[in-house]
Amino acid sequence: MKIGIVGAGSIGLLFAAYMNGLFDVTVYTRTIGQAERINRNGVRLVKGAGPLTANVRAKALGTGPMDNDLTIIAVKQYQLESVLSHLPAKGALLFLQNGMGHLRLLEQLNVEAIYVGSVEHGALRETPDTVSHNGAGLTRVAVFRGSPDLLEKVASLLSDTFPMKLEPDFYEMLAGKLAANAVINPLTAILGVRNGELVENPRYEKLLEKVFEEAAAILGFKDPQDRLANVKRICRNTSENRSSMLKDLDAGRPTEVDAILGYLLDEADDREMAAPLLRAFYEMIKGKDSNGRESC
Ligand SMILES: NC(=O)C1=CN([C@@H]2O[C@H](COP(=O)(O)OP(=O)(O)OC[C@H]3O[C@@H](n4cnc5c(N)ncnc54)[C@H](OP(=O)(O)O)[C@@H]3O)[C@@H](O)[C@H]2O)C=CC1
Ligand SMILES: CC(C)(CO)C(=O)C(=O)O
Repeated sequence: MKIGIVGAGSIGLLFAAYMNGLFDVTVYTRTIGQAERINRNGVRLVKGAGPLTANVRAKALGTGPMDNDLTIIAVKQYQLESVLSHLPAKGALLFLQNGMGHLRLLEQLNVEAIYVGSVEHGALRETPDTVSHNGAGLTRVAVFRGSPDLLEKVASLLSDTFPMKLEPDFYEMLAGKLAANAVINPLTAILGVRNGELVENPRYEKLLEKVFEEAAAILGFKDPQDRLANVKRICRNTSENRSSMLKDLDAGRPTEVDAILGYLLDEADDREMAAPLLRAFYEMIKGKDSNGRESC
């Protein structure tokens, strides 16, 4: 089965390294230089047992036709618009972005099968061809549109070392991950800590619970205790990881705060709900994001 992966960052390289061998994988990069480097060296995966090299094929996006059974889109939420026009009309698409802001974009796509996923791994691209797997978790996937057949096939072929779990309801699945990112990402980014510290430090844990309460109320969770337990489990599973928001701020890159807290605050506004902690963290992240130069 042919798999395309658009975006050779932390998650794109992680998926490429684990899926290569089981599938015929092509990675689509932003630059020709990165594609040449991957074609020369493969993708180096660094994890507990020592590094492994996967001989993955790479091409720069937009430099030729894409002919894959499944194309996985692993760019940041705010980069999606730059790749949409290059995506094939044939074959299925799987979007792995955090947050829920991208759902309105997916509705406009003229593709038969669209899947969404929620990644509970921690990964960091160390160099253009090397990725560290800092926290092993699970990838949850669900159908957004079309038949689940292909997704079921892919999930069944992936081994226990890189499990993929098919969930029945995409909204419920993404809402669960959104709650996790709404809590873990801004707290770790502002406190400057690893994910694990949020549950290792009792004061941070209390703050995590308060922020979670606001997100859970906006998302209307019927099982908030189970959802909170899941957020804490993600903190423990990715304990050594620095969240993507913390890494983005450190690297001076834009964050996905609009897709995560911005989305929740819009929902809160629509329903006239107060969310003072989420609003405070949103302003703090926006203030650090581009040094607050963006207009309010
Ligand atoms: N990293 C993590 O641990 C986790 C990340 N996620 C989510 O996964 C998604 C991807 O995150 P992550 O991998 O960390 O992000 P990265 O910034 O590491 O990777 C994004 C990649 O997309 C590439 N890209 C951007 N625009 C284009 C384009 N037009 N054409 C081709 N490639 C493009 C970038 O290229 P270039 O480098 O050349 O700019 C970069 O390699 C995000 O939504 C994130 O929230 C979810 C769970 C964990
Ligand atoms: C799973 C987690 C919290 C891993 O850090 C993540 O999604 C992120 O960093 O954006």
